[in-house]
Amino acid sequence: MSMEDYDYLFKIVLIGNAGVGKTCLVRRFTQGLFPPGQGATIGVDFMIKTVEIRGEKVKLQIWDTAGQERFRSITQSYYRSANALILTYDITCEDSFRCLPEWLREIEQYANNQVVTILVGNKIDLAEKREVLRQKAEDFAESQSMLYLETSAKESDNVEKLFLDLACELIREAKQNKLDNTDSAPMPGEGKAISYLSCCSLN
Ligand SMILES: Nc1nc2c(ncn2[C@@H]2O[C@H](COP(=O)(O)OP(=O)(O)OP(=O)(O)O)[C@@H](O)[C@H]2O)c(=O)[nH]1
Repeated sequence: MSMEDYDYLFKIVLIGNAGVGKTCLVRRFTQGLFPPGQGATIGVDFMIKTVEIRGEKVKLQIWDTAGQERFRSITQSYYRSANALILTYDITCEDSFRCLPEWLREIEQYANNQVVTILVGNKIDLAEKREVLRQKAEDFAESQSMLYLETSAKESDNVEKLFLDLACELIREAKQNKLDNTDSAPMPGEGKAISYLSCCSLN
């Protein structure tokens, strides 16, 4: 496949506290593995995966940012051109949930206002250690017009679904945008803000 051989190109950026499992989610999706002894991300990491959705090739550029505070000024610069943000917390760590309003302020400040944001509660394989009730997280996501999904990078639960549903939604937006702007066709992914997924349900 040549470099240009795709119908859509979307940029997805993962953000959230250190240690919530961003790198593991990306590795699981792009490489199908759960890396042992994963070190903290330094700055930003980048991976690509091309998927096919209903006969169309979709190239996903996935940016995995460091959660540690000291990298914040580097990671912020990656928000602006993101088509989608995956805001991740750890369901076994109340603190990572409590920090979400802080992350939302970052998004408001640095991301483009049409970005699609999904809240992800990771590590559901550790059900006995859960500190954040699903209902509480769902309510919070709804109050902020975010989608919500719970995952396990370790057990590969909902990881494929997370990225494919996002890709589906971004395609839907891009198509809608093209219909709305027949004169000046926008770049794929420069769609309008949305409040729910219509082509692939997240439930
Ligand atoms: N049980 C369980 N552990 C997980 C899961 N995902 C990640 N972990 C563990 O959580 C720790 C942190 O994972 P990372 O993927 O490095 O976290 P991160 O969010 O990328 O961290 P930073 O790079 O510092 O921002 C590692 O020890 C992983 O093995 C999961 O789904 N289940």
